[in-house]
Amino acid sequence: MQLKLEHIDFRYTDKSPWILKDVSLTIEAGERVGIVGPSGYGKSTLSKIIAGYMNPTSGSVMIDEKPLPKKGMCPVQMIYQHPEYAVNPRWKMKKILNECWTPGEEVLARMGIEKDWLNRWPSELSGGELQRFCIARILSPDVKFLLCDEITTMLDVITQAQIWQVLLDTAKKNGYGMLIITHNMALAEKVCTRIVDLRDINHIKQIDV
Ligand SMILES: Nc1ncnc2c1ncn2[C@@H]1O[C@H](COP(=O)(O)OP(=O)(O)OP(=O)(O)O)[C@@H](O)[C@H]1O
Repeated sequence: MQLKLEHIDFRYTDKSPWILKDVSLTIEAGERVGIVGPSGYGKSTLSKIIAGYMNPTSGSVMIDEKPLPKKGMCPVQMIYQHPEYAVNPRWKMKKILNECWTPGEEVLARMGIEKDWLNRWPSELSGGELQRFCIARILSPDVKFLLCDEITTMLDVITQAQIWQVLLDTAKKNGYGMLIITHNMALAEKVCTRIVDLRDINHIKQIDV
């Protein structure tokens, strides 16, 4: 399975500067590609386009030569930096967790999710606790590519390591391809099979900005 970005151009409005120009990138199943680059350079914008949350101004995102499906569970799933924006505040955690599939007890235990949290509202959990749910709920065998945008920045080092271990084990078991956005080079070097600097694949020229 292959996720392929071809000649992506993007700007937020007709009058705003180009953020992405002629960006092409291919991620194979089982690969873990780190995307690095300066703050404000377009990493999150690119991941939102790949996940299908925003359309590129031109260019395409294809999975095995086909556009991403518009209905049903998308095989490309994104985990955000800010879990509070990724959950429905009117749903209890149990419903949020089981929306797309039912993670097993083992996953919940390894993610450090306590049973008592399942009956709480999102506002009754810390950012780090909420993030564990956001990760556990998408570790489905139906997912093919996972986009991780600074997903453990809000966690302490021990919890970060615990969560990355679960993610990597599940990615290997299910054959996920991954795109990992991070400013943490030590993390990127540890978990990625390949690191791409966005400046090397984004063909923005001074005249475009
Ligand atoms: N909704 C938006 N409307 C207009 N401009 C935006 C919007 N979101 C982001 N931008 C701009 O697009 C550019 C790229 O932002 P983006 O969040 O993709 O960068 P990033 O590389 O992920 O940054 P960071 O490493 O700081 O998270 C920035 O100049 C930002 O100000």
